[in-house]
Amino acid sequence: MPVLNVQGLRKTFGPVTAVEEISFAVEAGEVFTIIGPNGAGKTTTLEMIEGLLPPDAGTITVDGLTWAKNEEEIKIKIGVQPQSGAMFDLLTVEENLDLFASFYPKPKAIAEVLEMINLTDHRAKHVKSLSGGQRQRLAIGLAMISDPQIIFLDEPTTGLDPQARRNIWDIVLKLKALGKTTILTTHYMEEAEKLSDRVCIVDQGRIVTLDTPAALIDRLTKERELRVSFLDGEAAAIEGEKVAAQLPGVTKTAREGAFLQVWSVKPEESLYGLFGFTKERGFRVEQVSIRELSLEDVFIAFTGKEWRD
Ligand SMILES: Nc1ncnc2c1ncn2[C@@H]1O[C@H](COP(=O)(O)OP(=O)(O)OP(=O)(O)O)[C@@H](O)[C@H]1O
Repeated sequence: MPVLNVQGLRKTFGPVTAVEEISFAVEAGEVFTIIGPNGAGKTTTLEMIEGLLPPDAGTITVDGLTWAKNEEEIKIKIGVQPQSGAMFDLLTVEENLDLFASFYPKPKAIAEVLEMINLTDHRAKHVKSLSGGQRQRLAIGLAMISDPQIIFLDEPTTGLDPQARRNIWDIVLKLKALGKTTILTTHYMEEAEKLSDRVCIVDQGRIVTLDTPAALIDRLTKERELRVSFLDGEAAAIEGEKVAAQLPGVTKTAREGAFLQVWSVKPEESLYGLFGFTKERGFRVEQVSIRELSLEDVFIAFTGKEWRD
């Protein structure tokens, strides 16, 4: 049985349809990520699942329970990262955790949470003096204080520098190692790709696609882009382009100076063909790479929109 089952969710605000039709099921232990452009309906979806916003239509079950019948039980099973404003700035990290722990019958040990979020050394610091990344880690700590089965993280890394983002990724991976289920939204493709078991792309209140990151990338196309730069300059690249265009599997070529791009559905074979040519002609190659598709390419293909952070 899925730990979270969402079927036919819909929510309108006056004339605005924030969520048109959203259905998915999440298995225990998964990191499930919702990505989509601004206004796609991600936060509205999460808020309905978290019991903060009543849906206009659709059903939500958490471990088989519903908000209508089992509100108190669901509240123990889920952990929601509080908005920054919900933390007490004048209390220390530890005092905030203590306070939130007092709301639950069987909270997790504070020392354990501090270790998980890597704030043991900062436990006595006031929240107002924490860095952005430390605040976000505390917010995740507050979400896990009830030792919930499912943790909701709505854009936990937005606005953080790359190192601070990686620190948050470490926490998500630790939660996964503990068997917890994480529902994540993010604006960063790299993050979705690294952390998620499955990703759903939401646009205009609907799921446009849902699968593992690898399957999404694979489903999109088998074509890969080869990049070759020639040490012998433009003349070598011009010849290289002519040869590449005739190779089996090659669908397109482009060249700028000594830099050649070749798109191929048989990338390895095309590369051997190109190396055969450079060897025969005695041309030296400066750099060769095969560009893998990223989730960003998938996003653009499915939504027709450019990705922006
Ligand atoms: N309380 C509200 N009243 C009116 N409109 C709302 C309300 N909440 C959300 N909306 C609208 O619903 C749509 C979906 O918003 P939502 O916040 O769910 O999107 P999102 O995918 O989370 O976007 P972002 O990435 O910008 O956070 C938007 O058009 C938004 O303006």
